[in-house]
Amino acid sequence: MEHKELRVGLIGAGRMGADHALRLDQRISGVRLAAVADPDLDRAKQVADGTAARAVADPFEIIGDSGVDALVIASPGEVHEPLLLAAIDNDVPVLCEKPLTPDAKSSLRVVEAEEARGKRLVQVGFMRRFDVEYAELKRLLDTGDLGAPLMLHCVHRNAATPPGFTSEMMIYDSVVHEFDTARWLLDSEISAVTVRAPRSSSAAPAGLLDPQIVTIETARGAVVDVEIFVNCGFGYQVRCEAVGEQGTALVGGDSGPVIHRSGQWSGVVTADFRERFGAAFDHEFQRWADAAHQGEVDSAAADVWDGYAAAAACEAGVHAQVSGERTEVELAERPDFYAGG
Ligand SMILES: NC(=O)c1ccc[n+]([C@@H]2O[C@H](COP(=O)([O-])OP(=O)(O)OC[C@H]3O[C@@H](n4cnc5c(N)ncnc54)[C@H](O)[C@@H]3O)[C@@H](O)[C@H]2O)c1
Ligand SMILES: O[C@H]1[C@H](O)[C@@H](O)[C@H](O)[C@@H](O)[C@H]1O
Repeated sequence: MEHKELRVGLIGAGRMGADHALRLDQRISGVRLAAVADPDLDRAKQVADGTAARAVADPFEIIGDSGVDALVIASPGEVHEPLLLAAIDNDVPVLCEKPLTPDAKSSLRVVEAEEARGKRLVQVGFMRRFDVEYAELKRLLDTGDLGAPLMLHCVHRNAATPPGFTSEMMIYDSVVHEFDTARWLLDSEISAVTVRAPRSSSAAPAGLLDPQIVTIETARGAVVDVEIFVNCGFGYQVRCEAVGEQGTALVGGDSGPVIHRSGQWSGVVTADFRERFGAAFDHEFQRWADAAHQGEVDSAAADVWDGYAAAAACEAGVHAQVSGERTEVELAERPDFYAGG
Protein backbone atom coordinates (compact mmCIF):
# COMPACT_ATOMS: atom_id res chain seq x y z
CA MET A 1 0.00 0.00 0.00
CA GLU A 2 1.33 3.42 -1.00
CA HIS A 3 0.26 5.26 2.16
CA LYS A 4 1.78 4.64 5.55
CA GLU A 5 -1.66 4.64 7.13
CA LEU A 6 -4.78 2.79 6.00
CA ARG A 7 -7.28 5.56 5.19
CA VAL A 8 -10.68 4.28 6.33
CA GLY A 9 -14.09 5.49 5.22
CA LEU A 10 -16.93 4.87 7.66
CA ILE A 11 -20.46 4.39 6.31
CA GLY A 12 -23.21 4.89 8.90
CA ALA A 13 -22.79 7.22 11.85
CA GLY A 14 -25.37 5.82 14.28
CA ARG A 15 -24.78 3.97 17.54
CA MET A 16 -22.28 1.51 16.13
CA GLY A 17 -20.74 3.93 13.64
CA ALA A 18 -19.97 6.45 16.41
CA ASP A 19 -18.33 3.71 18.49
CA HIS A 20 -16.29 2.45 15.54
CA ALA A 21 -15.21 6.01 14.66
CA LEU A 22 -13.78 6.43 18.15
CA ARG A 23 -12.07 3.06 17.87
CA LEU A 24 -10.53 3.91 14.47
CA ASP A 25 -9.51 7.39 15.55
CA GLN A 26 -8.06 6.57 18.95
CA ARG A 27 -7.28 2.91 19.47
CA ILE A 28 -6.42 1.17 16.21
CA SER A 29 -2.86 1.72 15.06
CA GLY A 30 -1.84 2.27 11.45
CA VAL A 31 -5.19 3.72 10.38
CA ARG A 32 -6.66 7.15 9.81
CA LEU A 33 -10.38 7.87 9.77
CA ALA A 34 -10.58 9.65 6.41
CA ALA A 35 -14.33 10.05 5.78
CA VAL A 36 -17.68 9.53 7.45
CA ALA A 37 -20.81 9.09 5.31
CA ASP A 38 -24.40 9.17 6.50
CA PRO A 39 -27.55 10.43 4.74
CA ASP A 40 -28.12 12.26 8.01
CA LEU A 41 -25.30 14.71 7.35
CA ASP A 42 -25.49 16.28 10.82
CA ARG A 43 -24.77 12.89 12.33
CA ALA A 44 -21.87 12.32 9.96
CA LYS A 45 -20.48 15.75 10.93
CA GLN A 46 -20.86 15.04 14.64
CA VAL A 47 -18.99 11.77 14.34
CA ALA A 48 -16.25 13.27 12.13
CA ASP A 49 -15.87 16.26 14.42
CA GLY A 50 -12.47 16.37 16.12
CA THR A 51 -10.99 13.77 13.75
CA ALA A 52 -9.19 14.19 10.41
CA ALA A 53 -12.25 12.85 8.58
CA ARG A 54 -14.49 14.73 6.18
CA ALA A 55 -18.26 14.25 6.45
CA VAL A 56 -20.47 13.48 3.45
CA ALA A 57 -24.12 12.52 3.00
CA ASP A 58 -23.78 10.10 0.09
CA PRO A 59 -21.96 6.86 0.99
CA PHE A 60 -21.28 6.12 -2.70
CA GLU A 61 -19.17 9.29 -2.84
CA ILE A 62 -16.49 7.59 -0.72
CA ILE A 63 -16.61 4.12 -2.31
CA GLY A 64 -13.81 4.07 -4.86
CA ASP A 65 -12.60 7.51 -3.78
CA SER A 66 -8.81 7.77 -4.19
CA GLY A 67 -8.51 9.09 -0.62
CA VAL A 68 -10.16 6.03 0.95
CA ASP A 69 -8.31 2.70 1.06
CA ALA A 70 -10.83 0.62 3.01
CA LEU A 71 -14.38 0.81 4.34
CA VAL A 72 -16.25 0.05 7.53
CA ILE A 73 -19.99 -0.37 6.96
CA ALA A 74 -22.13 0.37 10.00
CA SER A 75 -25.40 1.31 8.35
CA PRO A 76 -28.55 -0.81 8.90
CA GLY A 77 -28.44 -4.34 7.43
CA GLU A 78 -31.20 -3.48 4.94
CA VAL A 79 -28.90 -1.14 3.01
CA HIS A 80 -25.70 -3.25 3.06
CA GLU A 81 -26.11 -5.01 -0.28
CA PRO A 82 -25.66 -2.08 -2.73
CA LEU A 83 -22.80 -0.69 -0.63
CA LEU A 84 -21.03 -4.06 -0.62
CA LEU A 85 -21.53 -4.58 -4.34
CA ALA A 86 -20.09 -1.14 -5.07
CA ALA A 87 -17.10 -1.79 -2.77
CA ILE A 88 -16.39 -5.14 -4.44
CA ASP A 89 -16.72 -3.52 -7.85
CA ASN A 90 -14.13 -0.93 -6.81
CA ASP A 91 -11.77 -3.49 -5.24
CA VAL A 92 -12.03 -1.95 -1.76
CA PRO A 93 -11.58 -4.05 1.42
CA VAL A 94 -14.56 -3.88 3.77
CA LEU A 95 -15.37 -4.67 7.36
CA CYS A 96 -19.16 -4.91 7.28
CA GLU A 97 -21.18 -4.98 10.49
CA LYS A 98 -23.49 -7.96 10.83
CA PRO A 99 -25.77 -9.00 9.28
CA LEU A 100 -24.09 -9.25 5.86
CA THR A 101 -27.61 -8.64 4.53
CA PRO A 102 -30.95 -9.51 6.16
CA ASP A 103 -31.93 -12.32 3.75
CA ALA A 104 -30.28 -15.22 1.96
CA LYS A 105 -30.91 -14.15 -1.66
CA SER A 106 -29.22 -10.79 -1.27
CA SER A 107 -26.34 -12.35 0.69
CA LEU A 108 -25.85 -14.89 -2.09
CA ARG A 109 -25.58 -12.02 -4.60
CA VAL A 110 -22.70 -10.66 -2.52
CA VAL A 111 -21.05 -14.11 -2.49
CA GLU A 112 -21.40 -14.28 -6.28
CA ALA A 113 -20.02 -10.77 -6.76
CA GLU A 114 -16.94 -11.49 -4.66
CA GLU A 115 -16.36 -14.83 -6.36
CA ALA A 116 -16.71 -13.17 -9.79
CA ARG A 117 -14.16 -10.55 -8.71
CA GLY A 118 -11.87 -13.45 -7.79
CA LYS A 119 -10.62 -11.75 -4.63
CA ARG A 120 -11.78 -11.82 -1.02
CA LEU A 121 -12.50 -8.29 0.09
CA VAL A 122 -15.32 -8.40 2.64
CA GLN A 123 -15.28 -9.56 6.25
CA VAL A 124 -18.41 -9.70 8.40
CA GLY A 125 -18.36 -8.18 11.88
CA PHE A 126 -19.17 -11.24 13.96
CA MET A 127 -17.07 -9.92 16.84
CA ARG A 128 -17.61 -12.83 19.21
CA ARG A 129 -14.94 -14.67 17.22
CA PHE A 130 -12.47 -12.11 18.65
CA ASP A 131 -13.61 -12.32 22.27
CA VAL A 132 -10.97 -13.88 24.53
CA GLU A 133 -13.44 -16.23 26.24
CA TYR A 134 -15.11 -17.37 23.01
CA ALA A 135 -11.71 -17.95 21.41
CA GLU A 136 -10.77 -20.18 24.36
CA LEU A 137 -14.05 -22.09 24.00
CA LYS A 138 -13.30 -22.59 20.31
CA ARG A 139 -9.85 -23.91 21.22
CA LEU A 140 -11.32 -26.36 23.77
CA LEU A 141 -13.75 -27.65 21.16
CA ASP A 142 -11.15 -27.87 18.40
CA THR A 143 -8.60 -29.75 20.52
CA GLY A 144 -11.26 -32.20 21.69
CA ASP A 145 -10.68 -31.29 25.36
CA LEU A 146 -14.44 -31.42 26.00
CA GLY A 147 -14.97 -34.54 23.90
CA ALA A 148 -17.23 -34.53 20.85
CA PRO A 149 -19.72 -31.63 21.10
CA LEU A 150 -23.37 -32.47 21.77
CA MET A 151 -25.09 -29.21 22.69
CA LEU A 152 -24.70 -25.47 23.15
CA HIS A 153 -26.94 -23.64 25.62
CA CYS A 154 -27.01 -19.97 24.68
CA VAL A 155 -28.47 -16.91 26.37
CA HIS A 156 -28.66 -13.59 24.49
CA ARG A 157 -30.25 -10.72 26.39
CA ASN A 158 -30.49 -7.01 25.61
CA ALA A 159 -31.76 -4.46 28.14
CA ALA A 160 -34.20 -2.88 25.66
CA THR A 161 -34.88 -2.54 21.95
CA PRO A 162 -34.58 0.57 19.78
CA PRO A 163 -37.85 1.87 18.23
CA GLY A 164 -39.11 -0.21 15.31
CA PHE A 165 -37.44 -3.45 16.41
CA THR A 166 -39.56 -6.40 15.21
CA SER A 167 -39.98 -10.08 16.12
CA GLU A 168 -38.27 -11.00 12.82
CA MET A 169 -35.31 -8.76 13.70
CA MET A 170 -34.87 -10.78 16.88
CA ILE A 171 -33.87 -13.57 14.48
CA TYR A 172 -31.96 -11.84 11.69
CA ASP A 173 -30.44 -9.00 13.71
CA SER A 174 -29.90 -10.70 17.09
CA VAL A 175 -29.88 -14.51 16.79
CA VAL A 176 -27.74 -14.08 13.67
CA HIS A 177 -24.86 -13.95 16.18
CA GLU A 178 -25.76 -17.40 17.55
CA PHE A 179 -26.10 -18.80 14.02
CA ASP A 180 -22.57 -17.67 13.32
CA THR A 181 -21.29 -18.74 16.73
CA ALA A 182 -22.82 -22.22 16.36
CA ARG A 183 -21.38 -22.73 12.85
CA TRP A 184 -17.98 -21.49 13.96
CA LEU A 185 -17.73 -23.32 17.30
CA LEU A 186 -19.16 -26.59 16.03
CA ASP A 187 -17.58 -26.42 12.58
CA SER A 188 -20.83 -27.49 10.97
CA GLU A 189 -23.53 -25.96 8.80
CA ILE A 190 -26.97 -25.41 10.28
CA SER A 191 -29.60 -27.82 8.99
CA ALA A 192 -32.87 -26.77 10.67
CA VAL A 193 -34.38 -24.16 12.97
CA THR A 194 -37.43 -24.20 15.28
CA VAL A 195 -38.78 -21.19 17.19
CA ARG A 196 -41.09 -21.28 20.22
CA ALA A 197 -42.14 -18.46 22.49
CA PRO A 198 -43.65 -18.16 25.94
CA ARG A 199 -46.11 -15.33 26.57
CA SER A 200 -44.42 -12.02 25.86
CA SER A 201 -42.92 -10.01 28.68
CA SER A 202 -45.07 -7.10 29.81
CA ALA A 203 -41.96 -4.94 29.21
CA ALA A 204 -41.92 -5.81 25.49
CA PRO A 205 -43.31 -3.17 23.08
CA ALA A 206 -46.78 -4.11 21.75
CA GLY A 207 -46.60 -6.81 19.09
CA LEU A 208 -43.05 -7.95 19.88
CA LEU A 209 -42.71 -11.66 20.59
CA ASP A 210 -40.15 -11.33 23.36
CA PRO A 211 -38.58 -13.60 24.58
CA GLN A 212 -38.24 -16.48 22.11
CA ILE A 213 -36.51 -19.87 22.28
CA VAL A 214 -34.70 -20.84 19.09
CA THR A 215 -33.55 -24.41 18.55
CA ILE A 216 -30.80 -24.93 16.00
CA GLU A 217 -29.87 -28.33 14.56
CA THR A 218 -26.48 -28.76 12.92
CA ALA A 219 -25.53 -31.06 10.06
CA ARG A 220 -23.23 -32.99 12.42
CA GLY A 221 -26.08 -33.78 14.84
CA ALA A 222 -25.47 -31.24 17.61
CA VAL A 223 -28.38 -29.18 18.96
CA VAL A 224 -28.20 -25.56 20.13
CA ASP A 225 -30.83 -23.80 22.22
CA VAL A 226 -30.93 -20.01 22.31
CA GLU A 227 -32.93 -17.80 24.64
CA ILE A 228 -33.28 -14.47 22.90
CA PHE A 229 -34.75 -11.84 25.23
CA VAL A 230 -34.30 -8.28 24.02
CA ASN A 231 -36.21 -6.34 26.67
CA CYS A 232 -34.88 -8.04 29.77
CA GLY A 233 -34.43 -4.64 31.40
CA PHE A 234 -31.35 -5.30 33.48
CA GLY A 235 -28.46 -5.17 30.98
CA TYR A 236 -26.60 -7.03 28.24
CA GLN A 237 -25.84 -10.69 28.74
CA VAL A 238 -24.40 -13.15 26.25
CA ARG A 239 -23.60 -16.64 27.47
CA CYS A 240 -22.75 -19.92 25.87
CA GLU A 241 -22.26 -23.26 27.56
CA ALA A 242 -20.81 -26.02 25.41
CA VAL A 243 -21.57 -29.59 26.41
CA GLY A 244 -19.26 -32.26 25.06
CA GLU A 245 -19.06 -35.99 25.71
CA GLN A 246 -16.32 -35.41 28.29
CA GLY A 247 -16.94 -31.99 29.77
CA THR A 248 -18.61 -28.60 29.60
CA ALA A 249 -17.37 -25.02 29.37
CA LEU A 250 -19.26 -21.79 29.96
CA VAL A 251 -18.40 -18.36 28.59
CA GLY A 252 -20.06 -15.07 29.49
CA GLY A 253 -20.71 -16.08 33.09
CA ASP A 254 -20.69 -13.45 35.81
CA SER A 255 -17.25 -12.05 36.40
CA GLY A 256 -15.61 -9.58 38.78
CA PRO A 257 -15.32 -7.38 40.54
CA VAL A 258 -17.59 -9.17 43.00
CA ILE A 259 -18.34 -6.76 45.82
CA HIS A 260 -19.09 -7.81 49.40
CA ARG A 261 -20.70 -5.06 51.40
CA SER A 262 -23.38 -4.58 54.07
CA GLY A 263 -24.00 -8.29 54.46
CA GLN A 264 -24.51 -8.79 50.70
CA TRP A 265 -22.46 -9.58 47.61
CA SER A 266 -23.00 -8.10 44.16
CA GLY A 267 -21.49 -7.46 40.74
CA VAL A 268 -22.20 -5.40 37.64
CA VAL A 269 -23.98 -6.45 34.43
CA THR A 270 -22.59 -4.81 31.25
CA ALA A 271 -24.94 -2.22 29.75
CA ASP A 272 -24.66 -3.20 26.10
CA PHE A 273 -22.56 -4.82 23.37
CA ARG A 274 -20.15 -1.88 23.20
CA GLU A 275 -19.11 -2.54 26.78
CA ARG A 276 -19.32 -6.36 26.80
CA PHE A 277 -17.47 -6.78 23.50
CA GLY A 278 -15.39 -3.57 23.40
CA ALA A 279 -12.08 -5.43 23.55
CA ALA A 280 -13.28 -7.96 20.96
CA PHE A 281 -14.22 -5.12 18.57
CA ASP A 282 -10.78 -3.53 19.08
CA HIS A 283 -9.04 -6.82 18.37
CA GLU A 284 -11.26 -7.47 15.31
CA PHE A 285 -10.55 -3.99 13.90
CA GLN A 286 -6.78 -4.11 14.48
CA ARG A 287 -6.46 -7.46 12.72
CA TRP A 288 -8.71 -6.31 9.87
CA ALA A 289 -6.71 -3.09 9.38
CA ASP A 290 -3.36 -4.90 9.50
CA ALA A 291 -4.55 -7.43 6.92
CA ALA A 292 -6.12 -4.76 4.66
CA HIS A 293 -2.89 -2.77 4.77
CA GLN A 294 -1.09 -5.83 3.38
CA GLY A 295 -3.81 -6.32 0.73
CA GLU A 296 -5.03 -9.43 2.57
CA VAL A 297 -8.03 -10.57 4.60
CA ASP A 298 -7.99 -11.80 8.18
CA SER A 299 -8.32 -15.58 8.14
CA ALA A 300 -9.77 -15.54 11.69
CA ALA A 301 -12.75 -13.43 10.61
CA ALA A 302 -16.11 -14.42 9.18
CA ASP A 303 -16.07 -14.22 5.39
CA VAL A 304 -18.88 -13.59 2.93
CA TRP A 305 -19.78 -17.29 2.82
CA ASP A 306 -20.16 -17.26 6.62
CA GLY A 307 -22.37 -14.17 6.29
CA TYR A 308 -24.49 -15.90 3.66
CA ALA A 309 -24.80 -19.14 5.67
CA ALA A 310 -25.91 -17.15 8.71
CA ALA A 311 -28.45 -15.27 6.55
CA ALA A 312 -29.83 -18.58 5.21
CA ALA A 313 -30.25 -19.82 8.78
CA CYS A 314 -31.97 -16.54 9.68
CA GLU A 315 -34.37 -16.95 6.79
CA ALA A 316 -35.28 -20.43 8.04
CA GLY A 317 -35.60 -18.96 11.54
CA VAL A 318 -37.99 -16.23 10.43
CA HIS A 319 -40.07 -18.84 8.58
CA ALA A 320 -40.05 -21.08 11.66
CA GLN A 321 -41.16 -18.19 13.84
CA VAL A 322 -44.04 -17.17 11.59
CA SER A 323 -45.22 -20.71 10.71
CA GLY A 324 -44.51 -22.39 14.03
CA GLU A 325 -42.87 -25.21 12.05
CA ARG A 326 -39.42 -26.77 12.19
CA THR A 327 -37.79 -25.32 9.07
CA GLU A 328 -34.88 -26.77 7.14
CA VAL A 329 -32.14 -24.42 5.98
CA GLU A 330 -31.71 -24.17 2.23
CA LEU A 331 -28.08 -23.56 1.39
CA ALA A 332 -26.47 -23.10 -2.01
CA GLU A 333 -23.39 -25.16 -2.78
CA ARG A 334 -20.30 -23.68 -1.23
CA PRO A 335 -18.04 -22.39 -4.03
CA ASP A 336 -14.46 -23.76 -4.02
CA PHE A 337 -13.44 -20.12 -3.71
CA TYR A 338 -14.51 -20.23 -0.02
CA ALA A 339 -13.36 -23.76 0.75
CA GLY A 340 -11.19 -23.83 3.84
CA GLY A 341 -12.28 -20.30 4.70
N1 LIG B 1 -21.85 -6.28 16.32
C1 LIG B 1 -22.77 -5.81 17.15
O1 LIG B 1 -22.88 -6.22 18.30
C2 LIG B 1 -23.69 -4.74 16.69
C3 LIG B 1 -24.35 -3.94 17.61
C4 LIG B 1 -25.25 -2.98 17.13
C5 LIG B 1 -25.45 -2.84 15.78
N2 LIG B 1 -24.78 -3.64 14.93
C6 LIG B 1 -24.96 -3.52 13.48
O2 LIG B 1 -24.43 -2.26 13.08
C7 LIG B 1 -25.21 -1.71 12.03
C8 LIG B 1 -25.72 -0.34 12.47
O3 LIG B 1 -26.50 -0.48 13.64
P1 LIG B 1 -26.74 0.75 14.63
O4 LIG B 1 -27.28 0.16 15.89
O5 LIG B 1 -25.55 1.62 14.69
O6 LIG B 1 -27.92 1.51 13.85
P2 LIG B 1 -28.35 3.05 13.99
O7 LIG B 1 -29.76 3.09 13.54
O8 LIG B 1 -27.98 3.59 15.33
O9 LIG B 1 -27.43 3.79 12.94
C9 LIG B 1 -27.50 3.55 11.57
C10 LIG B 1 -26.98 4.78 10.83
O10 LIG B 1 -26.91 4.44 9.45
C11 LIG B 1 -27.41 5.56 8.71
N3 LIG B 1 -27.86 5.10 7.40
C12 LIG B 1 -29.09 4.71 6.99
N4 LIG B 1 -29.05 4.37 5.69
C13 LIG B 1 -27.77 4.56 5.27
C14 LIG B 1 -27.10 4.38 4.03
N5 LIG B 1 -27.74 3.95 2.94
N6 LIG B 1 -25.78 4.65 3.98
C15 LIG B 1 -25.13 5.10 5.05
N7 LIG B 1 -25.71 5.27 6.26
C16 LIG B 1 -27.01 5.00 6.36
C17 LIG B 1 -28.51 6.13 9.57
O11 LIG B 1 -28.78 7.48 9.22
C18 LIG B 1 -27.89 6.00 10.95
O12 LIG B 1 -27.12 7.12 11.30
C19 LIG B 1 -26.31 -2.73 11.73
O13 LIG B 1 -25.87 -3.57 10.70
C20 LIG B 1 -26.42 -3.50 13.04
O14 LIG B 1 -26.92 -4.80 12.89
C21 LIG B 1 -23.90 -4.56 15.35
O1 LIG C 1 -27.69 -5.22 16.46
C1 LIG C 1 -27.61 -5.67 17.78
C2 LIG C 1 -26.25 -6.29 18.04
O2 LIG C 1 -25.92 -7.20 17.06
C3 LIG C 1 -26.11 -6.89 19.41
O3 LIG C 1 -24.89 -7.55 19.58
C4 LIG C 1 -27.26 -7.83 19.72
O4 LIG C 1 -27.16 -8.25 21.06
C5 LIG C 1 -28.60 -7.17 19.49
O5 LIG C 1 -29.63 -8.06 19.82
C6 LIG C 1 -28.73 -6.66 18.07
O6 LIG C 1 -29.97 -6.04 17.87
